Amino acid sequence: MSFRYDAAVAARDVDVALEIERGETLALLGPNGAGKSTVLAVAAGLLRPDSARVELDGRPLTVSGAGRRAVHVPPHDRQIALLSQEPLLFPHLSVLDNVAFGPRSRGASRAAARATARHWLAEVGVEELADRRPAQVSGGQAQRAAVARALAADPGLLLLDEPMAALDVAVTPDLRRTLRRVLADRTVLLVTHDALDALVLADRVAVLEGGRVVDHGETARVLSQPRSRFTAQLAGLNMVTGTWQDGAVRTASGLRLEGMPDGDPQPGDAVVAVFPPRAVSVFREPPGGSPRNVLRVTPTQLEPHAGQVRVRTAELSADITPQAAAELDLAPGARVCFVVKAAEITVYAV
Ligand SMILES: Nc1ncnc2c1ncn2[C@@H]1O[C@H](COP(=O)(O)OP(=O)(O)OP(=O)(O)O)[C@@H](O)[C@H]1O
Repeated sequence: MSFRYDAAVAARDVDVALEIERGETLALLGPNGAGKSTVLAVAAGLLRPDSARVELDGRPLTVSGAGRRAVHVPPHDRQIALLSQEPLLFPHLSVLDNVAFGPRSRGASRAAARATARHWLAEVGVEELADRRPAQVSGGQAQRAAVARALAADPGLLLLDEPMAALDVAVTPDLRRTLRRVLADRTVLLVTHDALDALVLADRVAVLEGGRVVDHGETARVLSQPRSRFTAQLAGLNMVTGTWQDGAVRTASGLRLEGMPDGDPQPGDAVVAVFPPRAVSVFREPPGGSPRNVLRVTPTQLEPHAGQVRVRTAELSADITPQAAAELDLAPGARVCFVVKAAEITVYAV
């Protein structure tokens, strides 16, 4: 379903308009206090804004403000599911019955609700835990069960509030991949601090600062050419798109980049190689020795960045020390080599 959101909460100085098309994932990025949770709370029907028009597939969910006939659909009747940082499973129910709870409360028979629950537990890879209590599973498994519970409710819009934030970093890549698969054709609003979540999961990104949208657009553009200070700090990531061939990323211009795949890309898959500017070394000539990823580039701009010099080309950035910049006698327009170790490059399917 498509989602239209335009709401102001005066007491919090949050005034945001967003649109999410059917089947699209929008990531909402922003620093602490930017207003992300406020947007989620209004969307979920947990907070009443002063002035608003919020619609799911044309159905008004929240309408308020001068001259408007007020509408407030209660949270359980919005066709919206919210997945929080914590799984929030009912401790006294089995994992299966936690997931069956949504369909059951919408009138499904016990058998039908359990069948739906089994389906979604299998989809997120924890069907064997169906009979356990939440206290008997790990944090990552409980969060998978919470994803299954959200999907079993068949929501028209799924709200994800930092779904990986409370988990051990060791389990996040796996859950991120699962989310990527199960969210593919859904309408999703994802709140995250993590540029990789946005990169892997979102079609578009909106950046909030001080309660306002300060940047929005396609994920790759917002993350690679950030227009807000927050995204520049958070992201500014280098991203090189291509296809996966012979264990490396092959770009349209014929470049070959070796990196560490996140997941199991197949030959011919569209992929993106991601690496931070600090992982790039800059040379005048290609260095000899061990085979490394060498990109011949022409810097367009040199600028101070967090005590380093950020060397920008049209598409890529490198952070080097001021001494290195001086020794290389770098100047915009002079060709140089960007060199990146394979271990510093992560390759994602896109
Ligand atoms: N319950 C509340 N009552 C009053 N003001 C609040 C409340 N919760 C948040 N605020 C204020 O509203 C503004 C937006 O906060 P919000 O929690 O939506 O930001 P956020 O982007 O979700 O931050 P975080 O990343 O820290 O969760 C902030 O100025 C905050 O201080």
